[in-house]
Amino acid sequence: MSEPVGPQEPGDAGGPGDAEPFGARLWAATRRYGPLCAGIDPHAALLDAWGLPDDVAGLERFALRAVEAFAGEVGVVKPQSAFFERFGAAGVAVLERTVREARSAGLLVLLDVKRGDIGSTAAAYADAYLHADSPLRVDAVTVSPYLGLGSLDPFLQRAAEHGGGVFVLALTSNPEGSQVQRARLEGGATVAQTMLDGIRERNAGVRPQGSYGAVVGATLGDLDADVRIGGPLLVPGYGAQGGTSQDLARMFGDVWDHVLVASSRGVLGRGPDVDGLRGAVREAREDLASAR
Ligand SMILES: O=c1ccn([C@@H]2O[C@H](COP(=O)(O)O)[C@@H](O)[C@H]2O)c(=O)[nH]1
Repeated sequence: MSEPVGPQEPGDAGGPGDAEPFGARLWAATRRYGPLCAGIDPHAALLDAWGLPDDVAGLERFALRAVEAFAGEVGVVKPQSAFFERFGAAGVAVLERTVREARSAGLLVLLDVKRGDIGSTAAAYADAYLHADSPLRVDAVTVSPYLGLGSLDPFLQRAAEHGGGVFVLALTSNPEGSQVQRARLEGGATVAQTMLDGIRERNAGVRPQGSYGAVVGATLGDLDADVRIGGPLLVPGYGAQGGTSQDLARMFGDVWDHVLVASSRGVLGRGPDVDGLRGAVREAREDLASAR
């Protein structure tokens, strides 16, 4: 496998082969571009709205147009793996190309894939997404701690070895999540708080922030949790799911520097024109800056 190329120019958001840890690269990217992370979610309805067929060719045109529009406007993109996987191997090939193009354009790629399994299988998933030699190597992934936080150690290890990041689902933006995440363990702490505390321990002492993050939704109303984990917080639910910049300011004011606000449909709905997509990104960026 050929050596991947580095960032396009000094100060670019990142890219393959970066020696710096993910947490530091993300910190630099959000200082430069702000906290907005643009989702790449090729929903069938969005393909239709963009005048594209609901097939692999439509998928590819959609994803590459999104990369073109977002490069230089945001520091991070978040492709949603499910929308690529639904086209089988050809869809995954489009995902690989999308990731490659995005990273070559200086974007950090956070793949929303929500993986998790017993340790030995988790290690294979970690290799697939975080090993520098993998065709699907990204900068960071989302993972599910439902098999226990310790089951995610192979992801954390690969991330540490290859400059990657890992975002653990803690308090998700969907209403059903509270059934598990707000449940209380023997000592009285919620499941979510236990995950957040475990992530904080694993980030201890790393500045400006660790490479291990948590997913905490913008739609939760009251957080009722200590989200000071010394690492990044991926915050979905802004825009299409109803979370507002005021909600974000109220919930994350103390940890704003660590926040990465994801928006997919809220931005993508303004395509297919590159100018329309960039306009949506700029509006969201200003909205977030004004609410801070
Ligand atoms: O708690 C979570 C975790 C992940 N997501 C994902 O984020 C995007 C949100 O899309 P919008 O169009 O901005 O609503 C999507 O890929 C989800 O799978 C989430 O929403 N909540």
